[in-house]
Amino acid sequence: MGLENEATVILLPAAIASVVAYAIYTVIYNVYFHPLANFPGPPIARATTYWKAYIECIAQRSFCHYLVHLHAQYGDVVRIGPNELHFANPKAYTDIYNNKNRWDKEARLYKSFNEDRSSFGLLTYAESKIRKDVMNRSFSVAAIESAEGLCVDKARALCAAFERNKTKPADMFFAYRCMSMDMIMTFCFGKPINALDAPDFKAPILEAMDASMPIFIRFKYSDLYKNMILKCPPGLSKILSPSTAGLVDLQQLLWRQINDLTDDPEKLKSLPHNMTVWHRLLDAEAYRDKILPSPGSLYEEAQALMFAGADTVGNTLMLGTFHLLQQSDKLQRLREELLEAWPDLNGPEPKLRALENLPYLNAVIKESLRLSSGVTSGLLRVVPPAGATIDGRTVPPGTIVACGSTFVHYNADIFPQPDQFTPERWLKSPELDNWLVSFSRGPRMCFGINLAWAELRLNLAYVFRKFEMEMADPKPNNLPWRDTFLPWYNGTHLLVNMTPVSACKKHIVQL
Ligand code: HEM
Repeated sequence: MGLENEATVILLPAAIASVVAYAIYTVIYNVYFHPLANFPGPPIARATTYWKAYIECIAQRSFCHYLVHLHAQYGDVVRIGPNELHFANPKAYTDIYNNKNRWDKEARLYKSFNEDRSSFGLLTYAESKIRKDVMNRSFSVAAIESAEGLCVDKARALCAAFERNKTKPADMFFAYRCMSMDMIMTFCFGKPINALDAPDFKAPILEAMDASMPIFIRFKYSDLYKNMILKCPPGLSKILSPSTAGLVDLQQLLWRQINDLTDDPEKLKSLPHNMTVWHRLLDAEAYRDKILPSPGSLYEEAQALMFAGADTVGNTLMLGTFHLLQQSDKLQRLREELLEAWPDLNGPEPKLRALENLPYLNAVIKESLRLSSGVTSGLLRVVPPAGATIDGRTVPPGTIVACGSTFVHYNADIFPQPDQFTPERWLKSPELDNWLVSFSRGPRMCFGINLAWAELRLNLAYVFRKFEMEMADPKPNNLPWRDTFLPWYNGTHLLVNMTPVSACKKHIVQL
């Protein structure tokens, strides 16, 4: 036997034995000696993170739903990983996500989106703040007010698309998303993609984003898998994963735009308006160190805005529509309020400011936000070196913690009959606003909240004022979803017959 073979015979078993010994040591440490050892939770979850990977990727459970069972079994705090706690009590939500806390985002989750260098993906408050300070002029209340015309254009385009397609039921899952995607692409990048023109609202980018949701969840647990899908050449990626080809096309479109603009900043002047994020992000003077982000970082920012702003708004509009069409009294109340604010469809359209003052419309939006919950997964944060007290428990530094928004929004003590769509609850109890956490709270809360509210108000007002709507077959009893960070609606789509209302006020009153 040669020397090399002899060395292999000795070293290989030694290496295997070391790995096995290390794994056994880690499991024993995690279960019995870890600082979280006294927190209750499933035994395997206490030992290894692979338990969560199994639940999410192999068993394909909707994790936020699964957490409901775990909390019923183990109480208000559950150890769901060697170093991770989930809290069910809404009090924990305010302890974790508030303006005083500058806690880091957790790396495994936030790096899985491949947007590490974006305002959303930067892990520390300080880094993200630098980026958001630069973009703020595009997203402030004043900026959104001055972009009202753009929002109105998109609401009108949505209504025009419903009119064009009125011979068959409209798929509301895709229709609202087409609007919100067109809005992001026009508003943020000055690059309209006219998704609303797609036949039956099935724009390839939206089908691709939908198909990518359960894939992204696996990226948390394997960098190799993530890089194989995301870093392979576009042509190959389309062959390997045809269902996400639309995403590759959009990525390339954004890349081309970024390369064009960084090669020749003069081209900024050719964009349709000067509120785009490129106008901010490519202005070196806006940065403290006067250094522009790399093209890769710009791309990741664009992708983050696209994912953050399209589905979230689309889901809220779809869910609100679904519930309104199921409850004729609430639908009627909304339509009466809209009719009062906009008596003649041939007359002036109501301004955003006027819509802000419509109590029932706002209550409908809050209830839709509550039931759709925005981001359904826990927003993982890392407890800082000083440790923390969460829901009365002392939590050691470095622990990963979260309280999912669904645990606030579906809490029956705060929202009695939480599964019911009841806009009236917001009118009766204005203090409930403290518990609407769809946009999260604290320094990492949603950056697009003003834009989102403008889109929600205008689109609900335009659609419900301009159309008589009726659910078409097959009528779903509910809209089931799986937690894939955002909710992934995997059941029957909501189809609606859209009939334009007569311009005359009397017509509706007689309904
Ligand atoms: C109904 C609509 C929306 C909902 C419910 C929503 C919800 C949220 C939530 C819960 C977060 C916190 C995420 C985290 O902590 O990891 C967030 C962050 C963010 N959202 Fe939204 N969002 C909406 C619309 C938008 C829009 C329209 C945009 C912009 C185009 C946007 C841009 C962002 C950005 C950039 C962040 C990252 C902020 C940070 O990490 O500091 N969102 N959003």
